[in-house]
Amino acid sequence: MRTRIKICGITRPDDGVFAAEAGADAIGLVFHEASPRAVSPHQAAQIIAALPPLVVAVGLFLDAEPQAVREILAVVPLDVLQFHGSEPADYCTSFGRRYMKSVGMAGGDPWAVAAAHPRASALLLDGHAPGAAGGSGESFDWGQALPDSHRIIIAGGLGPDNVAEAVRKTRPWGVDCSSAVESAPGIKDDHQVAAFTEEVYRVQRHTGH
Ligand SMILES: O=C(O)c1ccccc1NCC(=O)[C@H](O)[C@H](O)COP(=O)(O)O
Repeated sequence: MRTRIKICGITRPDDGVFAAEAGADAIGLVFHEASPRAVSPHQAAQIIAALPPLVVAVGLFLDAEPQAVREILAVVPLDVLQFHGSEPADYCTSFGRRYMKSVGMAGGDPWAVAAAHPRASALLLDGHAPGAAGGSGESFDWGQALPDSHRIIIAGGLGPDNVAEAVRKTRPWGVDCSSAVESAPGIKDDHQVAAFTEEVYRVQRHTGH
């Protein structure tokens, strides 16, 4: 099985295209206004329009009002939604899109989140505290047991220097990174993005995962 790659917190069309051409399967667009990586619906639509086909656009939300999510979906062709707050399953499924539920592993319980979200397409395990914003650059203990009921995406503090270790220890379905491949919040560094994707493909060649 191949480890899927998501590069999160894209704010510029060129960064999205670069990530895709470097081998990312998905890019993340943050719609949490307080984030330094927040994009407007117009920006997000421009980023998606520039992407090559077969690359997934993921929209990130943190306890957003349902109407705000619907207004964004009306103008931004997001493929998948990623929820970072305490959104219940009924809320997450109400938008008629596939979704991923984030788990803040600094105190959060991935087993409880898995049980509460049986229809989530994946769980994204992130290093931050439950309810806190992502993109914190904090990782968690990759040695701990993880639920096997869902596809698992490892996030939080991943970069070119440590993603191989995270993949070897957790054998995830996917990996996600943001702040370690930036030159400034929201500004992706091409060299770091390429180093990250190359490292994931390298560990795959060595381990088959
Ligand atoms: O990036 C943000 O600022 C953000 C704000 C609110 C909710 C989620 C947010 N980001 C999520 C991500 O970028 C990733 O899914 C994940 O947290 C990895 O981030 P990092 O630790 O920086 O690699």
